[in-house]
Amino acid sequence: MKIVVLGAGAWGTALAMGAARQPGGHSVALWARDGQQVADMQARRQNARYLPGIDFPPALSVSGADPLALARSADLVIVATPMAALRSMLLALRGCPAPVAWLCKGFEAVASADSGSYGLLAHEVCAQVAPDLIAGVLSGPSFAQEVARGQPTALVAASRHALVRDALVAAFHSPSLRVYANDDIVGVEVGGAVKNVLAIATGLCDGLNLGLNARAALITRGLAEMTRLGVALGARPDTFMGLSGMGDLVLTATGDLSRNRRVGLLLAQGQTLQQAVDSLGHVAEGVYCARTVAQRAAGLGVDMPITQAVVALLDGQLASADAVGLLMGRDPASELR
Ligand SMILES: NC(=O)c1ccc[n+]([C@@H]2O[C@H](COP(=O)([O-])OP(=O)(O)OC[C@H]3O[C@@H](n4cnc5c(N)ncnc54)[C@H](O)[C@@H]3O)[C@@H](O)[C@H]2O)c1
Ligand SMILES: O=P(O)(O)OC[C@H](O)CO
Repeated sequence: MKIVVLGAGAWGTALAMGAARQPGGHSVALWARDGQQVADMQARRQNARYLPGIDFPPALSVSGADPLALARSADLVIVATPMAALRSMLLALRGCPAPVAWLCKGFEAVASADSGSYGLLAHEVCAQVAPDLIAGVLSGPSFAQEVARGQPTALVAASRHALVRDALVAAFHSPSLRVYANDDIVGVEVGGAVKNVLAIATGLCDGLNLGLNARAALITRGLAEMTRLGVALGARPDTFMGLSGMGDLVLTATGDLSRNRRVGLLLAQGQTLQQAVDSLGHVAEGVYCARTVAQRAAGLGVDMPITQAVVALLDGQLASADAVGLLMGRDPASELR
């Protein structure tokens, strides 16, 4: 297969390397918008900024050419930018005949004056700006560094189109990377977005040394609120028991490689949000989508107390030390509702 990966951050680069190592012999073009980064990656055969020390396989080429021109000759196009750049990337890909899949996990962060809507999931953005694309998402519990090193990982390819699911499996399924298929794109995207917000909460919890009981409670009740939102948006409940729901929540909420979890840990140390974000050097999607998760939930009448506490914390309306009191002080409730 000819695979084009648009975006050379940590995750796009790791997946491009994984596909280029396939014994079947895919040819993979990794695109970056920054000409200097393109030249650097071509010279070093590494992505020194995002995955230093890991060599590119021979079947991986680096390009700064026009994305649509690259995409037109591909069998599969991967959009590997953060959520904030998805809309512009999909606009640029209008008319692309190949299957397209994005990797970003979030809701759009801001009101979009030209679209008249806000807080969209990725497939909703696609329906708005490029409805003719045959598209889907690749998600699941996966730290880029581990995939780049070929460590065992399982992902989920979600789309309403079998063509997209099949292309993602053919491109990435390998002895070190299992790719499962799911047609519930709403559920897969909600899981990938909300787990980032919940990982900020568990990072905060661990940074404040609240204990393992507290962390288990946050993860479990977080899964409940993620599921409530997903079901209200049309997802299947079972999807939240899978890789993109519980799987990614457990990984991100407990793994110190997570940027979102690290934001919570840094806030617990007394850093400001800006200091925490600046020190990462990578995108932490939960910071940008927490408010929109809360807005969409409120619009649907879905109760998401952990998300609301994270929003209050990020907005500076709640001190780290007071967040636990807010959550523990709520009225008794039934576990299943
Ligand atoms: N890193 C991971 O382990 C991982 C795993 C699964 C999913 N994801 C998701 O994948 C997405 C990308 O994450 P990442 O880790 O690669 O981010 P990153 O911070 O490592 O890199 C982001 C990349 O996107 C590029 N970019 C930003 N805006 C752009 C634009 N307008 N046009 C083109 N390129 C642009 C940046 O230059 C950078 O190369 C996020 O939504 C993240 O949640 C990341
Ligand atoms: O580093 P994070 O918090 O963006 O998480 C990375 C991946 O989404 C984990 O699956």
